[in-house]
Amino acid sequence: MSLLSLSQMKTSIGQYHVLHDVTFDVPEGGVFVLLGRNGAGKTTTLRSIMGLWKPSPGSVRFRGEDIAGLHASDIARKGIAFVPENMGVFGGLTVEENLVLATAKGKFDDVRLKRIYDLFPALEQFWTKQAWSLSGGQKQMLSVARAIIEPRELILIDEPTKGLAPSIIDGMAEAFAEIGQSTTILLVEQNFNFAKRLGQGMAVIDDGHIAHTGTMPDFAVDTALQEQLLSLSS
Ligand SMILES: Nc1ncnc2c1ncn2[C@@H]1O[C@H](COP(=O)(O)OP(=O)(O)OP(=O)(O)O)[C@@H](O)[C@H]1O
Repeated sequence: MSLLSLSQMKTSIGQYHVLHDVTFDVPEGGVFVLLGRNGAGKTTTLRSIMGLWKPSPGSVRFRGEDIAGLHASDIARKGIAFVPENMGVFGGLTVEENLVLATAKGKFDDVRLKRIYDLFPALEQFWTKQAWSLSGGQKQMLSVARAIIEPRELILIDEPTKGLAPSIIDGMAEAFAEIGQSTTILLVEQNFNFAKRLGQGMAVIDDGHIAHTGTMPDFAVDTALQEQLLSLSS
């Protein structure tokens, strides 16, 4: 059984029908990548899974249970976390306070905290700094750390490399590969070079429809399909 299974998910925002038919399965473990041009519906797909938009009709099954229509906090309690494109960190709070707020009981599990320090040493270094003073890459690390400070089964991550320097992106790729060994990641990306290093399974969304699903190794060598679906030319 897939960890997450979307079937004919449709989402309207106000009067606009944004998602027309989103159908794909995310297997358990590793990194699954959702690609698509600007405005194709990637963020709307993640927000619909998380319950931040209400998909209707269609189903969103998580471990076989239909979670479509549940409140976002109930979906989070089932083990799904969302790392939004704007990162969602609290600028006026320190790194430590941002992480405390992301815990269920207001305190850390030492093993998880140590893992976060190992993945993102800058967060230990800037532990008492307010988040607004961090670089873009460090804010992104904090945003991902907030998602994994509690045990999660699935993390939805929206365009984590946007605006980051190549050296930071390399570190982020290593961190995601390591996180993907114990937690499933559904990653939305525009940076195809980053995505193709990480993804095992993948899907392409185009104008609110899933236009392609397959494996990343196959898609990575199919330049004609990349050009057709993403307007990428090699
Ligand atoms: N709050 C909103 N109100 C109206 N339309 C919206 C809203 N949010 C998104 N849309 C529209 O829905 C479509 C899909 O947007 P979405 O943000 O999901 O695309 P995306 O693939 O994530 O794009 P990008 O890569 O640019 O972030 C776009 O046409 C967008 O204009």
